[in-house]
Amino acid sequence: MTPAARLSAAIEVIGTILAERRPAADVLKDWGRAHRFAGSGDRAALSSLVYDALRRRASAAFLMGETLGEETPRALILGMLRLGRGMEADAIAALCDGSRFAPAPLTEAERARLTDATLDDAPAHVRGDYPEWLDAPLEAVFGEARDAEGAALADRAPLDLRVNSLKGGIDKAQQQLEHLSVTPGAWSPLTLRIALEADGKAPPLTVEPAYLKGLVEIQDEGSQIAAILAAPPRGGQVLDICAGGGGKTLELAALMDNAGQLYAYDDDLRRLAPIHERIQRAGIHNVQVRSPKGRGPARADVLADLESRMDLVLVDAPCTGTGTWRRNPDAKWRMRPGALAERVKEQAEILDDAARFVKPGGRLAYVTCSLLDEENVAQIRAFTARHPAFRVIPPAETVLALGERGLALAEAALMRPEGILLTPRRTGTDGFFVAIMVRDA
Ligand SMILES: C[S@@+](CC[C@H](N)C(=O)[O-])C[C@H]1O[C@@H](n2cnc3c(N)ncnc32)[C@H](O)[C@@H]1O
Repeated sequence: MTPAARLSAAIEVIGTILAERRPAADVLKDWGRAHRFAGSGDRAALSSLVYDALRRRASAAFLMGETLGEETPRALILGMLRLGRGMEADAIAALCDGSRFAPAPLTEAERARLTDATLDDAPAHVRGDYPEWLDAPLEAVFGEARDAEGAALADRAPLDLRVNSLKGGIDKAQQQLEHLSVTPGAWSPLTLRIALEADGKAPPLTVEPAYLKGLVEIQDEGSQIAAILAAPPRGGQVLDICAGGGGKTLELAALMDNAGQLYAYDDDLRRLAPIHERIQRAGIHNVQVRSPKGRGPARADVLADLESRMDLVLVDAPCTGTGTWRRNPDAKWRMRPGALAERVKEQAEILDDAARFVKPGGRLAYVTCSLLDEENVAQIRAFTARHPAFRVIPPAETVLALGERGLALAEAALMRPEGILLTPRRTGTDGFFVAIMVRDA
């Protein structure tokens, strides 16, 4: 496919996403099935055009003089080429020349917008490329900086790896992955970062020997920091109660040096499923997976024997995922206020349940990949009000789990009395909130 034909395909795919309100990944998959002649380079270029346009949906529509919600897919692509890829009007016109498979030539109005329009007078939610209804919640967290925080969330995310210290050190991993131009992370001593290729594609890491042998795992540096700040004690008893596919479980196990006992639970058996294979690959021996049994009120309490016994309980809570918009650019436009209210309710219930496992003097770590106060600081305030035996460990102390780098992290992150907020703009990571509480003895 020519670059111009890829643009036409991207306009078609975005049209379907907007008209049918379907996830971008599904529509791209359907397009691939219907266009078997397209090679892997075409598919990668197409998906990066589509995702880049969705990242900048509000600003691209504004630049082209259209209203969000009624915008055309063509405007999103043209606006994105200007704003996201820095292309001048002439270069865009050269692609849109009306020839076979190419988009129609630019109208005079389009050319004028691409040449003269700016975002200077745009409202914050347009400059920050997020849904208008989230303007007030984001203002409550970031104030005047909410547009800049939003803009950083509209960028592409790098691919971060965590070196599994049970299999080797960062030097060994860096050596084995030298051909991928890996660089050390800024905060975690075990992060390696891979910059994306120009088309936004990440190299196929899962075929690398270092990955297959469990020396590295894919995990955003923000997520890695969260587990480090939770500081699982070596030889201790730890419960990871929202373990999902085990991203943080594997890290906690390595931080515990394969000693003590780590219990991994998730109430969704399907999400938990990959954990078994990942534990094997990582060479971990101190994890006991507790799978849920039964449904609804008949569900067995498979964690009952752990009550009041844990040195640390990690609640990596289900959340709106607003901190991961770089990786899920279409999810941000599909998010609805009802979903926020639902997550807040779930989080409170999980925290209340998690509290019973913490032993006197033990700690409760609460983590979300959300930026919103409702899910973060407000959740912690409400929890400590309901459970006076728990108090927050000051975040300035929590960061010391990272040693000297923790002091720099405290400068970069948004420090609130209840916890620490990492964001792409501040820490170059996905957005993560981490609060650590201790149960009075
Ligand atoms: C943010 S994800 C966990 C990600 C995982 N810890 C990781 O690092 O890869 C949140 C998880 O909470 C689980 N969850 C939701 N409600 C739960 C509950 N009441 N008890 C336990 N897990 C729950 C979800 O199934 C989901 O896997």
